[in-house]
Amino acid sequence: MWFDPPQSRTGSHSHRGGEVWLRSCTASEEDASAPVTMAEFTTPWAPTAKPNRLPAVLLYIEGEALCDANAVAEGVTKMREAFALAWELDLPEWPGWAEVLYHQLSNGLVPAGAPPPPLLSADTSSVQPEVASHARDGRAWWSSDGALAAIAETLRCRNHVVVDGFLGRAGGVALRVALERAWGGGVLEPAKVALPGDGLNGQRSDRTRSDHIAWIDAAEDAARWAPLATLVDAADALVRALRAAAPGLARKGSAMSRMRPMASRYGVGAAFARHTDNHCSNGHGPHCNGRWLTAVYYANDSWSEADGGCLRLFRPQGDEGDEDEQAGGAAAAAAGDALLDVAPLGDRLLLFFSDFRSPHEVLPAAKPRYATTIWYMERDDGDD
Ligand SMILES: O=C(O)CCC(=O)C(=O)O
Ligand SMILES: [Fe+2]
Repeated sequence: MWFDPPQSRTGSHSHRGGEVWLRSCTASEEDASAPVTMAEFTTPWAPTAKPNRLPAVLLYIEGEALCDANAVAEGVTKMREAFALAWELDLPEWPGWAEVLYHQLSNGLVPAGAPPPPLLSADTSSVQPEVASHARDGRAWWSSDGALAAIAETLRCRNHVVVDGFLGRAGGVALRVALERAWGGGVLEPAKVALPGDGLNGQRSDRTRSDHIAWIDAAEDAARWAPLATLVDAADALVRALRAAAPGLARKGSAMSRMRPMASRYGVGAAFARHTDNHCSNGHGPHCNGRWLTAVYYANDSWSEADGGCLRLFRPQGDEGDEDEQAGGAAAAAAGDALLDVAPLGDRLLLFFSDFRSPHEVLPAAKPRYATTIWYMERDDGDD
């Protein structure tokens, strides 16, 4: 064996899923905008993202085997590639994840497929107990001070939060009817995929997304879109109240605006591959599109697990890792990077940060799935 045997590399590190970043929830408000880091490394580099770990250790083992077979130059090249993917492999002390993977892979064991993430269905009490304790049937339950504080804190800690019973059942049903009519009237068109930095322009790519959408100006047909106007007003009110209750959620001094709402329909089998809504780090980067918060409202009655179409949230990815993020989706999913499956339940509003903190995908729908998405933007100058 060309390198030190791994038994000398047993470290005290423990990377166990989300524990590390969730622990940052106890951090003070000032830390809220800091990039997510795993504190056990005291190096200038962020720990290797999960999607890169398995390929890195595989390359390392390949390199080792080549060196053992006297193809040293080739072996060293492989190992360098491995170090480039996971810098920690170049240390005398490997982190725990490398140790485990090394043993599994060198014994011919491929790590088992990751178990599915928890499913957030109607009962949200185990996933977001603070918010669940405020949820009531009733008008705008989310606007009380206590509820706003819980929603803001959950968003800050987890990068996403679910607000069930957002409009009330009647509001959800009315929007569903309007969306179905729009679909029947041919208003929704196949969605296009925009390249980072290319705004709303783009090309159709079924491999990436196969939903139908329309950007709606509710004022253009006020009678038809009254339920949508109700949703937008309520979402604006919630977002404004959250910013007032927890200014640290947004960049200091930034102003808020929003895009026209986007109505969407996922037909049977339609999906949207893993992506982030803004390729951006803390408001910076060549591909920033200004999106700060994504608000998705679901208008689906009688959803059951067999209906599919969950929105799968993944753990935060390295900032400006957009290219990796696009390419690494499948590997990341296989590496157990998924955090939560949010069922697209009727009258549910899901909020998440639009940038690298919330990679997500829409799993294939088994029956038509309707939603409306509103993006809130932040910019550093101007007024609300
Ligand atoms: O409909 C959803 O659940 C989310 C859709 C989405 O990710 C998007 O349109 O960017
Ligand atoms: Fe998205």
